[in-house]
Amino acid sequence: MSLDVEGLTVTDASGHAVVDEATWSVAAGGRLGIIGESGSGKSMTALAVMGLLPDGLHASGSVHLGGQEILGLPERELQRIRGHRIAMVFQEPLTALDPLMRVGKQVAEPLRLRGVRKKNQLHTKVSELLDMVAITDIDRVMRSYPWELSGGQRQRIALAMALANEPEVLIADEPTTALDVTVQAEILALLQRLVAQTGTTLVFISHDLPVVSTVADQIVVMRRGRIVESGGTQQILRKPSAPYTQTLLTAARNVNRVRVSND
Ligand SMILES: Nc1ncnc2c1ncn2[C@@H]1O[C@H](COP(=O)(O)OP(=O)(O)OP(=O)(O)O)[C@@H](O)[C@H]1O
Repeated sequence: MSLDVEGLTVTDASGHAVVDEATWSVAAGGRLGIIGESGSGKSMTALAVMGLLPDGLHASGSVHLGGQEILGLPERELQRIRGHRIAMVFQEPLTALDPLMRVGKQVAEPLRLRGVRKKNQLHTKVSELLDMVAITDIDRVMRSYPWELSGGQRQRIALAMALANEPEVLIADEPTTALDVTVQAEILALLQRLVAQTGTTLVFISHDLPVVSTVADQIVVMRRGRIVESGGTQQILRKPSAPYTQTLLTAARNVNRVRVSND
């Protein structure tokens, strides 16, 4: 499913544009990365696309999901679209998980809403989802509360819940930022494998250029609410045109974490 954002502007109560005329497109099955420093408008872009902006912020412009305008749809229709057609995972999975509900029941919830009611069917499907996100001790994890799990396991659970509805588009907002480097690499590899397997369109948000460049085939660079550059990942890594992108790239090269392929 394609996602086309055109002239997306998010204004705060004082009329200041925290996202200013953002335009980008990701084709069905494509992987778009949005990069920029803290406060550049990445999360507000994602929340505007989802119809989940905090109170006091207002979006205008256009967001087409598979050709259908979804910006400004009534909440009831948005609820049907969220989860089913477009899902989101966040930096801190605890925000998406209910602290008082065992993991197995939580992962089952979206399935129940889709009409899977039989207990053994739910159990099988939840086990399959946890297996899909490479949870090994499935029975223990199903019986656990979110706080009993590690950060990496929680992010796997959040991913399983997002994927339970087989969304056509997945928006991942800094999904690995809170994790240590080894776990971060595991979750990134998992995310890449899952979107490749399912053909899900991915929008991946991060302040970390090396991370974005491993996941995305196209990159949008944001600064202070505006897009300063966009294009193919390799093209941007080889020949960044905006001074800001050059700064990001130099910083990443200095810690030797960005590789440009020569093909
Ligand atoms: N609830 C809110 N009400 C008004 N303005 C907000 C609100 N939340 C964020 N903002 C403003 O919107 C701007 C963009 O924030 P946003 O969270 O999109 O940035 P970001 O690029 O995702 O940064 P980070 O990586 O720190 O999350 C910021 O200047 C911020 O002050």
